Amino acid sequence: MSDKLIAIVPAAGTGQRAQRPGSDQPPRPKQYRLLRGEPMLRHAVRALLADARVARVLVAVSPGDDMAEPALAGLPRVEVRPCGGPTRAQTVMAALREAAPGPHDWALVHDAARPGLSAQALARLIDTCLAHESGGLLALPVADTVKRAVEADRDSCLLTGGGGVAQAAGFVVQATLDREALWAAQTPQMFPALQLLQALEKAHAANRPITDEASAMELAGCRPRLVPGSVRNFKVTWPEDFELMEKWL
Ligand SMILES: Nc1ccn([C@@H]2O[C@H](COP(=O)(O)OP(=O)(O)OP(=O)(O)O)[C@@H](O)[C@H]2O)c(=O)n1
Ligand SMILES: C[C@](O)(CO)[C@H](O)COP(=O)(O)O
Repeated sequence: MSDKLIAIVPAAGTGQRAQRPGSDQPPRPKQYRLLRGEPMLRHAVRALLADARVARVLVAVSPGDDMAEPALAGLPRVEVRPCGGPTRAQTVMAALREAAPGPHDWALVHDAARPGLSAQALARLIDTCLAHESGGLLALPVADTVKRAVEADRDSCLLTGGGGVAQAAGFVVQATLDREALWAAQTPQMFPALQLLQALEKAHAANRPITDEASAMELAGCRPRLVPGSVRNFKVTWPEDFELMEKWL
């Protein structure tokens, strides 16, 4: 492959949802919590390095972050950049600018919070995108029945055997969605680097909420290819996810 494949790892989040309510532990960002004795970020970066086609890995952290360098010590082809922004999309945008890609380079964006990426799933994505010369992402067909929720209010009552009992708080079902065509997006997501940067900049300028690279490319008129990911590549998000991920690793 003559054109470079540059991996970008957004690692500037604070992991709010991963904190246990009322926990007396210091709020260390989740990407630095240890799994099998190593920071989650190190697992995620090593997973990318497993494919020799990945030329460099740019890890985008918050300005002033002093945990990334020690967490990644000794790993080859890794550069830490303190260019993290207020949202994931802004972090990725800044990292792409720092990478200064050439016109034919590809970007492979992977969450620091997905340390369970396998070499097989990574190779599947890279092979598919290169073979079709089109962008794509790992994803899984949705397995559960999917509900659209609305906030419960005084009008939404839950009928019990004993009569009507008002459900004062929380959420209620507004509708059940057809899951036939639904896939849950994972990372890595792989796109021509300059096209991705342009798409993210355009979405940002238009104030569109962007939670993954594919959605920016979709807004730009692209149809990213869905490549089967794996259950083990889930995003560590909630307090109980750490224990589960540690078992997989
Ligand atoms: N401003 C941000 C926000 C998120 N991320 C990164 O994007 C990935 C996926 O985001 P998520 O799992 O939502 O992480 P957090 O934003 O840290 O979590 P939370 O939303 O629970 O605070 C993580 O690797 C996270 O570090 C980032 O680089 N910059
Ligand atoms: C990119 C992503 O991991 C795909 O599922 C996800 O969209 C990130 O979203 P988050 O809300 O920032 O965790």
